[in-house]
This record gives sequence, structure tokens and C-alpha cells, in this order.
Amino acid sequence: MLWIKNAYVIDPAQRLSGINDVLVKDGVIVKSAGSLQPADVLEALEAQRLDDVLQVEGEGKYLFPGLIDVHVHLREPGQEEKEDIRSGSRAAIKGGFTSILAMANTTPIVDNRALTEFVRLQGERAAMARVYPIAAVTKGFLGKELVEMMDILDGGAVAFSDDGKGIQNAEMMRLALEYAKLTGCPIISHCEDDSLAGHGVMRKGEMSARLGLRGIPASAESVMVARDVLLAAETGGKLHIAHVSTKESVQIIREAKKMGVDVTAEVNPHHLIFMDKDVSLTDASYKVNPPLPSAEDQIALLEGLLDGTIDMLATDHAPHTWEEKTRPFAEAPFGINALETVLAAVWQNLVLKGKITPDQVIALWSVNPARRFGLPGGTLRPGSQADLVLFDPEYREMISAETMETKSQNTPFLGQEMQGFPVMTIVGGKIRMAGRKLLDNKEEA
Ligand SMILES: NC(=O)N[C@@H](CC(=O)O)C(=O)O
Ligand SMILES: [Zn+2]
Ligand SMILES: [Zn+2]
Repeated sequence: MLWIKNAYVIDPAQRLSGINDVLVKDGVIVKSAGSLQPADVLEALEAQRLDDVLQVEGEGKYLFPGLIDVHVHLREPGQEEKEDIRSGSRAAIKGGFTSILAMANTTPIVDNRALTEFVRLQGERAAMARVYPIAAVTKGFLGKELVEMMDILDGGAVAFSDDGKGIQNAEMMRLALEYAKLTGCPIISHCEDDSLAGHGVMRKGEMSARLGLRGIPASAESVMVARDVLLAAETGGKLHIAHVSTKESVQIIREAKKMGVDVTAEVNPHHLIFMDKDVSLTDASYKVNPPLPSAEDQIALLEGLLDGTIDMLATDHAPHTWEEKTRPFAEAPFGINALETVLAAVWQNLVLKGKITPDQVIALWSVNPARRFGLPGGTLRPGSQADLVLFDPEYREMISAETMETKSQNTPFLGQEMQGFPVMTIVGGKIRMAGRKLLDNKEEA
């Protein structure tokens, strides 16, 4: 049993934002509002002695429902030199994520039930963050044949996506959304038209011209966003747009929502924090797909996030080896390692700069993802599973290979001291991290 005292509790689902005490018993939230006296605690927990209750002082810290990240690359099976389900889910816990959705672009691709079950079971074995598999939309990501959606859903998938690759064939996407209407399970679209993206390596514009790098026009994304919302409108299937990065995409999604299309969207913090201007030829940690946006796009992304056009934040945690990411910019793979640095990055660059409130961050990264993907969590309402994070806005940490659980170091923050980190992460009442140290096999609170 657990009693967290005097923390600043943020629970947008209950419209809670203020100093409160939270009680946990048998992996479930018992109480999440009010200031409690020992007698109240014993009564609420039906406990005999206060000695049976672990007391945690939360003063000066925020307490919120565990973050849910719907876009993570864990690289297992097949690319365990970059990450595996254990290292990735450990990184998640240190970053404040109690649930993560694993993308299917592994080797082999997660396009059948056996592989879906494998990902789920590896997540359970790691016993850190909850790991939910996302399976491919098309077999082998070839865009030719749909996977066996019903069978894969029975295996535990919570969404379908060919993320890493856009589905080029419009009829294939239409068919996928038609099935999504039947299953009620979202299709996550990586919107990228290959003919427009070509062999580009950064956003096309003045900066790409100056650096002499091949550019990817904004239309490579927005053209497919437009296509997909029209297909979602026609079929009634649930559509989720991954990593929105252009102002045109934001406009299209805004209009689609007005039309009543069942579409949601995410934005990655790196697209809100960095721009095409930050790209340098000597540092491929800024190389990501979709590429870093223009200043104008970045303003539109933030506007979209604040007006509800964009529903959630997601990391697109994409670990790659040091060897690959120190290749010349044009040859390095796309992707930014994010799980352990992203909350501090959002805190420093968006919250402390007054661009977004802590309450908005929790709505965007916990409540909304839980709702859209039909997952438990996302709230501290009594009776909910006890997935929570105690966050210290003052805590500072140096970002290095030694301090991180991820196997890769491809983050622009490497070697920097950052501020604002989780100091306790609890999953189903089990303390998985305390004082920045991971705890294996902890008893349930
Ligand atoms: N985002 C990236 O730059 N890379 C992702 C693929 C993807 O999310 O499309 C990866 O798997 O490395
Ligand atoms: Zn993608
Ligand atoms: Zn991705």
C-alpha cells in the first residue's frame, strides 16, 4: 500500500490540478483527491497499521498518470544492437512512460499473430513499462496484401501501421480503413509519398539548398495526409496520422475534423523544438523522418496542438547505432532517440517558456492516447490501474551513455545537462523506478 503526500496532482480526466494525496492498494488507485490524515488513510486502505503503508513525500513535485507513448521503435526482433524490448521498456520507465506502443518495422516485420504475441510477451518478461504491439498493415510492408487483422488483434495488437514507410497504393489504404471500420482499431499512417520524397535527407528549402543536401518537400507528407483523411471519410475507418510536421497537414486535419472524419494526429516534440535551421552536416542526430520543419510549420504545429487539431504528443523514439549515426549526414539513417530525454526537453523548451502548460502535456501524453487507442490508464480516478509518475521539475541530469538505459545515443541532447525528470515511476502499483534507479521485482503497493 502506498500513500503519496502533498504532491501537485495533475489529472485532466478528473479536472484535477492542485496539491493532493494519492492512495494505492493492490495495484489500483484508491483515492486521488484531498489532503489526508493518518486515520483517513487507514480507513480508505482498510489497513491496521501505518507501518504497512509506504509513505512518499511529494512536496515540490508533480504527480500524474503515467505517460502513454503511441510511437516507439524497440527494434526487436532483429536489430537488437540498436535497442531491444527490455532496454526500450526500461528507458521508457526512466522517461516517465508507463505504456508504450511498439512499431512493426523490425526484422522480420511484425505482420502476423506469432510475432505480435512475441512482442507482447517480451514486454511482459521485461516487467517495466507496459508494451503494446502495433502490427503491420501490409504483409512485409510491401503494400500488396493486408495482414490477417482479426487474428493479429487476438494476439494483442492495439493498432496497425507500416510506419517507416508510407502506403503508396491508395486502394490498399482504402481497404485497410474499410477493415478498420469493422475492427474499430486505428490505422496509423506514416504519410510520405515516395515519388515526392525521393532521396531527400532534410526538409527542402533555403537551408537544404545552402547545405547542398537533397530536400524533401512539405508536400511529400501533406499530399498523403489529404488522401488518407478522404479515405477515412469515405470508409468510416479510424485513422491516426503519425508525426505531423507541416502546416498544410495541420490545416487538412483541422478541416477533416470539422467534416466529422474519425481522425486523430500526433506531433513529436523534436518537431516543436528543432527546425531545419538546426541541421548541420556534421551531426546526423538531427536527421529524422519526417524532417525537421521550417519556422512557419513549427508555429502551425504548436497552434494545432493547442487548439485540439493535434490530439497527442508521441516520441517516435528511433534508436540507431553510433556507427550508423556518425556516417556523413546524407548516409546516416533517419531517427532520434527520445524516451529518456523527451520529457525534460518538453519541460525546458515548451513548459518553462510558457508555450504549453503542464496540464496540457498530461492531457496530450496520457489522457488522449489512452482514449484513442482504447488503453487502460490515462487517469488517477479511483479504481484505475495505478500507473503513475512523480516528476521533479528541478531535478537535473547529465545525458550520457552511462545515465541512459537505451542502447543507442542518437540524441541531440547527448553531453548536455537537462532539467525536469521523473523521480518515481509506478506501473500497476509496482515501483519500477525510484530516485532515478530502476527496481526489478518490486512488491506491489
Ligand atoms: N522517424 C524516423 O526517422 N525513423 C523511424 C521510422 C519512422 O518513424 O518513420 C525509424 O524506424 O528509425
Ligand atoms: Zn514514420
Ligand atoms: Zn516511427
